[in-house]
Amino acid sequence: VLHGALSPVGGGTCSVLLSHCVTRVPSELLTQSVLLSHRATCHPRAEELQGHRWATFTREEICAYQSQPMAEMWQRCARRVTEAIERVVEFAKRLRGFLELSQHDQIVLLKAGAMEVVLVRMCRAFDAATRTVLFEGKLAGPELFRSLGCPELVASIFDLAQGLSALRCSESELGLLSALLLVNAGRPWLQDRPRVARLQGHLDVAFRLLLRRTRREGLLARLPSPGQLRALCSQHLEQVQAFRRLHPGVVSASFPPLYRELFAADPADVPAGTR
Ligand SMILES: O=C(O)[C@H]1CC[C@H](C(=O)N2CC[C@](c3ccc(C(F)(C(F)(F)F)C(F)(F)F)cc3)(S(=O)(=O)c3ccc(F)cc3)C2)CC1
Repeated sequence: VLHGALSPVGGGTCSVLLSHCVTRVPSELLTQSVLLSHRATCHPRAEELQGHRWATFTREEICAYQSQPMAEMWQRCARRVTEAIERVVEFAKRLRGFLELSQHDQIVLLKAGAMEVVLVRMCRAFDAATRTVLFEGKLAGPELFRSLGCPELVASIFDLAQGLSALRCSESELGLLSALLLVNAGRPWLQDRPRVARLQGHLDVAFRLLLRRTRREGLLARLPSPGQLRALCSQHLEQVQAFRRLHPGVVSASFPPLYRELFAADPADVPAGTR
């Protein structure tokens, strides 16, 4: 699925026309193109988030979610996280240099980093005052997800969103942070590590110059550590496995193929040659 989503023919990647940027240096050009790609692939868009006062769920609605069967709530959430990941794939395709990497390395980077970008993007639709996140059109607290049966994972997800929203990141900061979560030469299984490292280097310089220009150097020390994000993603994988043991067949029967490929590839799916 990921392979198909990455084929240039498939999704029309717009080459970002950087208009009216006469005095910009290469790293500012890169920052601008990352910001455009981020804005174009986030949901909801920044404009929708600003003015809008989102409603919270009523007690009855929360009870309805809490009494959903576990499999139903998991399917619902898996669908939503898959839609978010598809937008992250589109973001990656618009990142200058990403499509020039080998297909193999593009897939390695997305498999390792897409969920991290989804979790970082989550802070955009998180309300720190009420500790709620936008879910299916209204603001939901952690208790709404009780029927998933993974309270620690949900709590960790909310903690991350809380921490990130306290940093009050700009869209440019979130865009460059997301790009650096994807273009990470430290990921295992990369074929052309030096090539990924070069692209990562350009993004790193652009991020540091942005922070210096905006006097936000202190942000670097306060971002979630790679270890925190990695721990969250492995907690997620553990919970998917736990759910599969409780409900054999549900994941393979009704979860989106992209979700299964990324988080639940069982040995049967792996092509014989690489087993
Ligand atoms: O595309 C965008 O720009 C945004 C990116 C961020 C998106 C977002 O916040 N999300 C996409 C779906 C969201 C999401 C996050 C985590 C998970 C899981 F880990 C598990 F269910 F186990 F928690 C799973 F994967 F195992 F199922 C499923 C779905 S959600 O909004 O449904 C949500 C669910 C649980 C929460 F406790 C908080 C949020 C988060 C919304 C769309």
